[in-house]
Amino acid sequence: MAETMEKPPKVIESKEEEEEEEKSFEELGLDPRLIRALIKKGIDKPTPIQQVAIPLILEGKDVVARAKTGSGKTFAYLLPLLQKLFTDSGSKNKLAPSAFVLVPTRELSQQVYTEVSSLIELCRVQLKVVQLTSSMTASDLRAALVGPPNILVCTPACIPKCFSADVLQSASINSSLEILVLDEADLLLSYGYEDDIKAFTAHIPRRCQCLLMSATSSADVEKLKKLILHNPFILTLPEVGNIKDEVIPKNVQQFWFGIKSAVLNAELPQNSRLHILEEFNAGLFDYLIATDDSQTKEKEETNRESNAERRKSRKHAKQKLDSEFGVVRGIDFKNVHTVINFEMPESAAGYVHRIGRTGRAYSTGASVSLVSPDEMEIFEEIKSVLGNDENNDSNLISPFSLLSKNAVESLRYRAEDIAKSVTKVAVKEARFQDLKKEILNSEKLKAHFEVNPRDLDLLKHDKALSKKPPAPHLRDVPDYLLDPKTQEASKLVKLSRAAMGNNKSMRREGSRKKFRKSKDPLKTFSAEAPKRARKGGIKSEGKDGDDSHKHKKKKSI
Ligand SMILES: Nc1ncnc2c1ncn2[C@@H]1O[C@H](COP(=O)(O)OP(=O)(O)OP(=O)(O)O)[C@@H](O)[C@H]1O
Repeated sequence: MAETMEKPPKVIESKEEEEEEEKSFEELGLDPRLIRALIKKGIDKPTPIQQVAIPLILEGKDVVARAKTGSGKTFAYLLPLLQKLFTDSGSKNKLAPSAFVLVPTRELSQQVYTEVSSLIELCRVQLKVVQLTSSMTASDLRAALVGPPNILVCTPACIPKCFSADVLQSASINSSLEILVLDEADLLLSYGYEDDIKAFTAHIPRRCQCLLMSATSSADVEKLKKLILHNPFILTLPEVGNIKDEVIPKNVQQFWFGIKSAVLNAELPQNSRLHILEEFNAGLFDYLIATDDSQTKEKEETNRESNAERRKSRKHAKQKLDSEFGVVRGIDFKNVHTVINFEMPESAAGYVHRIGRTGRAYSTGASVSLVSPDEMEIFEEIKSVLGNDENNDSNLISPFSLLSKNAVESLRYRAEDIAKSVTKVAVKEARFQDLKKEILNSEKLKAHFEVNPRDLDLLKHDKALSKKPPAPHLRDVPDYLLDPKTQEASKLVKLSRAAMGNNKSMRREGSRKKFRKSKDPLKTFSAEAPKRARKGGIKSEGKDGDDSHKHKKKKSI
């Protein structure tokens, strides 16, 4: 550590880039071998942070460098670090590496290691760099540190492992360590390395030069600065000071896309699901991402049938489907252009239900199934159940020529990046947000119900929790248990039923089953629905489609 006395920090605020007097690498005092290596890499002039940091580091100063992402901080410390090691005369007698570069992630460790190795190779100097990972065994660590190497790159978690494996000792570090770099310092503490770093500070010799590189100025950086550095030079590049300027380079154009979408899943309260459907059908958003919780039921059902039986009669299979139920099944989505099976359904029945959300009534639609190799079996089964009837185009599942292998390949990395961020915690948080939002929405619906009691009626026909009839004493709610609002709502429901002609006597006369089905909002949701007599099957549901929406933009599920 350069100086142990508490003195006010020496702050260098770099001026605006255009006012900056540009210096060359030669003028910064960089070794010609390094300059030649940089030229081979296509780098001929230093970035602003390099211009300020390189001379200070060469002079042996402790430095805190805060510069935005992509500003060249890695070379800002690596170039002077290597140059100092070129002339490190006592390196032969060392028992531990002369330089430690601590980074928050294994990926970053690999990146820094690659960069150092390449510079060493291009400079043709006898320096050795090693990279450690915390998954290495004691013998791996020992083999890596034999020599010892000049530079060690790792996460802070590797250091205590080296101590416990006795491949690094306090005395060896004390006699050898010349330069310590904390790269991406703003992340080191948030990645949980505080204890490792604190434990390590006890072994850092006083003479050791400490460098702290960071893209942001956070409380964590301040903490580390106090822990490791004494009276350092603080380099703050222009525009560093708030999150906006710290992380976003000026040369990045930023855009946003308004893809109107919503999520529908069985976890949402029934009124929220209805609300979402209502908005989708009214064309408020273009994409609906829905889970298919009918899968388990379908699986149970299909397991009961033998494959042979199912294949014997497709008609029979379809009749079976009609008695099934799920969140996706039966809902009358409007104007759906495409159904995308991101994961294949677990049965042919599920497939038919899903793709039945499009092509309703006389409208046309398409379905695209993304079939992974382990879904080929069910895909073949679906094809076999549907039959490859060449006279009936709708039963043919064709290869989708628009989705070429090249098109998929070009999006692979992007998709993988996104997939990485879909962690359990992220999903949990998103669900929580959804629920919270929808509960608020349902609060908004209160006023709507007062004006539209019919909608309240629809809501009352929620998915039945159990087919078992309620115990007789639970059939009616005694008056003393009803709060005034419930009583008021109940009156409204009765009145609206009477107005629609859907009272008890009618139900007794007509088909009870049919009435229930037509009112079941999960099976046929429509904000304006009640008069339509619906039939049970997928085809007949389609014929009932509401043509008044035909002019609307088509959407995807
Ligand atoms: N003087 C230079 N001229 C041109 N390119 C450079 C120069 N210095 C570094 N680069 C290149 O700029 C890119 C960004 O550098 P670097 O990774 O060091 O940025 P950083 O400031 O550490 O960013 P982050 O905070 O995101 O890690 C790298 O590809 C590096 O090779």
